[in-house]
Amino acid sequence: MNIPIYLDNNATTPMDPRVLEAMIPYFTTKFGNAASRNHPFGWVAEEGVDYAREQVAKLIGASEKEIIFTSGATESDNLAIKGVFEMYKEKGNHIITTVTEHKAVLDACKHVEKMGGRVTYLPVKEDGLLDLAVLEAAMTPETILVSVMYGNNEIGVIQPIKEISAIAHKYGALFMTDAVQAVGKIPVDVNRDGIDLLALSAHKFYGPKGVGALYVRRKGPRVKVTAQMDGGGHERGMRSGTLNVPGIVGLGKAAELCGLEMESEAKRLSALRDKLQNALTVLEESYVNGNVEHRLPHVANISFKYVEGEGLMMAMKDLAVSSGSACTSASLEPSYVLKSLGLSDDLAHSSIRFGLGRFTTEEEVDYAIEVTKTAVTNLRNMSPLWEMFKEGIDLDSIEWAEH
Ligand SMILES: Cc1ncc(COP(=O)(O)O)c(C=O)c1O
Ligand code: FES
Repeated sequence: MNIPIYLDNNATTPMDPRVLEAMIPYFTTKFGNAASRNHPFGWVAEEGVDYAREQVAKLIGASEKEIIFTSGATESDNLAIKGVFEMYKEKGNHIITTVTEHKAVLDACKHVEKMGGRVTYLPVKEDGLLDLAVLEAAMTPETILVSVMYGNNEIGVIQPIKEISAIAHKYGALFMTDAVQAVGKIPVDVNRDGIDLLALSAHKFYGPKGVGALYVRRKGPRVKVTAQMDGGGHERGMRSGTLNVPGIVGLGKAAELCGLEMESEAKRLSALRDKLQNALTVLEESYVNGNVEHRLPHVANISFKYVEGEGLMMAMKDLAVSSGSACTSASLEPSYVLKSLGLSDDLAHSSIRFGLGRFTTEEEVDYAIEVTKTAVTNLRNMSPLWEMFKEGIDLDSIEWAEH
């Protein structure tokens, strides 16, 4: 089997060799438990963790005391949402989020509902952006938390985080953001953006899998979350469990590298992404999903109308990409994100997410353009719907027979 070209960097990224190099000693010689206070093995591990805490904090403009290490963003999202609900439920029981959030947020919110909370799932506009007036209208005196993602994992749309946090604060609520796809790709600053809690994950920015962090604000206001993992009282009592020292060191190194390289990398990737997008939207009846101005630099999600989804994925086997179709998702549903923008099931099926990354080359992008163009053109040549469309028949007005 040919190894396909990897253009699925929103799902995960390959680890940077420099990150691996930083981690290795913490598996072998520096193997201590960071909580062992009475011998140098523990101190050395703790030093590694402390340094990583600074590196992560620096990337998001936080102080190191505000970083809680976790097993990844799914845990961070759960800790933030359930933890805030439990901590502040005397104050109010209402949480606001959006329909395009990651399942880690949506399902944590469903859990809160089972615990007696009330959650409002706001719609988004056709371009994927949240309407600020709609948010403001949903705020109530009982609202304790607004949770809106920074950049969307499927379409890359960047929400107006500063404006959203200002509205949350105006009504006395905390603001949390799942910034998994944004951190390390675009400048994120918890103070500039008014963020009280933020989830991030190492494997989305060239670090190891299974490690992440939750930023929890300490000043103005001091935010608290109820621990979801009880035990030895690690991480200021908010997340017990022996720290994954090599993973945390890797997370720190990955954060540092992104801080150094993000600006030039964002320019390089957005130029490559635009090249890909421009070449593919030359094809008739192809549409870019989501707002193209407020978008992560490395993502393009494109729908090809009158192309059958399964066929498209089959014909693109040389590219590792994601699609909006049911067969590439664990839930067996077409993308709820694309559907919430108003796309039909059919169009969601024939949508492809291209996610470029640090190791993507121009040659790979050129190849991806060729493969996709050929696949779309060939499938359309075989498609009776395409033929009808070309003959000028209005397909939306046809009433298809039910079987
Ligand atoms: C927006 C978003 N939130 C949360 C997650 C979950 O992160 P993790 O894989 O670290 O649990 C992902 C990754 O799929 C994501 O894209
Ligand atoms: S493309 Fe596989 S279910 Fe639609």
